[in-house]
Amino acid sequence: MTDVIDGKKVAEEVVATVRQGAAKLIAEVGVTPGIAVVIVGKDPASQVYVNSKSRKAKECGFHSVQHELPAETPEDELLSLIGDLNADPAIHGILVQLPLPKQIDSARVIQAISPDKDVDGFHFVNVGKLGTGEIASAFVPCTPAGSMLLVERVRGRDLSGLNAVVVGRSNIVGKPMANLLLAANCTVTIAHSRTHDLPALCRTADILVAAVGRPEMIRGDWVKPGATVIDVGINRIDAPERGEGKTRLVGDVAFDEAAPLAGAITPVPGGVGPMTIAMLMANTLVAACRTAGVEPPRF
Ligand SMILES: NC(=O)C1=CN([C@@H]2O[C@H](COP(=O)(O)OP(=O)(O)OC[C@H]3O[C@@H](n4cnc5c(N)ncnc54)[C@H](OP(=O)(O)O)[C@@H]3O)[C@@H](O)[C@H]2O)C=CC1
Ligand SMILES: Nc1nc(=O)c2c([nH]1)NC[C@@H]1CN(c3ccc(C(=O)N[C@@H](CCC(=O)O)C(=O)O)cc3)C=[N+]21
Repeated sequence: MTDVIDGKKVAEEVVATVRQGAAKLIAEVGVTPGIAVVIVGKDPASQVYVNSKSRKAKECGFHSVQHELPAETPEDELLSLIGDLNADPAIHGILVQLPLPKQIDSARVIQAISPDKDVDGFHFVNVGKLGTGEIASAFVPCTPAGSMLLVERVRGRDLSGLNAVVVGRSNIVGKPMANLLLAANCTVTIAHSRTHDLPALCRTADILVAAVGRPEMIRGDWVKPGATVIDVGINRIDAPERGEGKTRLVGDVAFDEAAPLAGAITPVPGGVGPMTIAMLMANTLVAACRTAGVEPPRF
């Protein structure tokens, strides 16, 4: 039987550990983990994620602030807010929701966040640490970190001898995911839009990670029997069968085709998405523990 990996349940376990860790930090050293989420503009999908991040932060017992700036906010103003948050001792983690409006250079904004508060793991310092194997002191991007926890649930922590294929090479998902799989001793291939014969490459994968942003692009017959399939894609598509104007979420994998072949597979929704938010909470707790000189829990 195919194992449909319950990301919501694993995420709840992570959040429970975070909540306990936060309570201990508050009780023992009087430090409350603090997170600031910044959103520029009113993209409805972004707003949903940002609200659920703030809700989870409260659930973890964190101090949580949300900054909603108008879409036309100039870059200097955002940089100045980041400067204030960097200097604020009550804030341990800063997340600036991406993408940003076009007048703002996101690379500049990301590099302006203090690496010690970069709970998204996008700053060069954290990217460099992940790339050189200094994972214990890095912040690892939340989506790949959460995806790895799901892989570990199925395959264990040491993935020696397994072939991994990551489809997608973004800085946010594909590249850090490939680095984590490499650190766990997989033989890793990163595929992208210029890759030749993607179906054949995918069929070599014991662990197949889809982070493309194309609804149901990865078909059933691309999946090696028994493979672990991690579907990172979140695509909202029209669902006229549910009524006029209705939509639904699908991944980058054609779930119904792939599930019978896969050994284990993540659904969308309820797979990687909830893990991303849980790992953001985990990274924020770790940030707070580091500033307080307390050993953080292991995830
Ligand atoms: N679950 C979660 O928490 C999160 C989900 N996501 C979702 O994950 C998906 C990927 O996100 P992200 O990495 O930011 O996306 P990007 O658009 O930044 O990257 C997409 C990657 O897919 C590759 N690609 C595009 N088309 C093809 C194709 N036909 N064949 C092979 N490769 C292709 C691109 O290749 P090239 O580089 O050559 O252009 C690129 O490397 C999206 O659906 C996004 O919504 C993202 C973040 C968090
Ligand atoms: N700086 C930054 N960091 C991010 O981590 C970041 C970002 N910007 N921009 C946007 C993407 C996307 N992302 C998601 C998080 C949770 C779900 C999630 O919880 N999804 C639910 C469904 C939610 C729904 O119904 O819409 C699920 O898959 O079950 C999805 C997507 C984080 N991102």
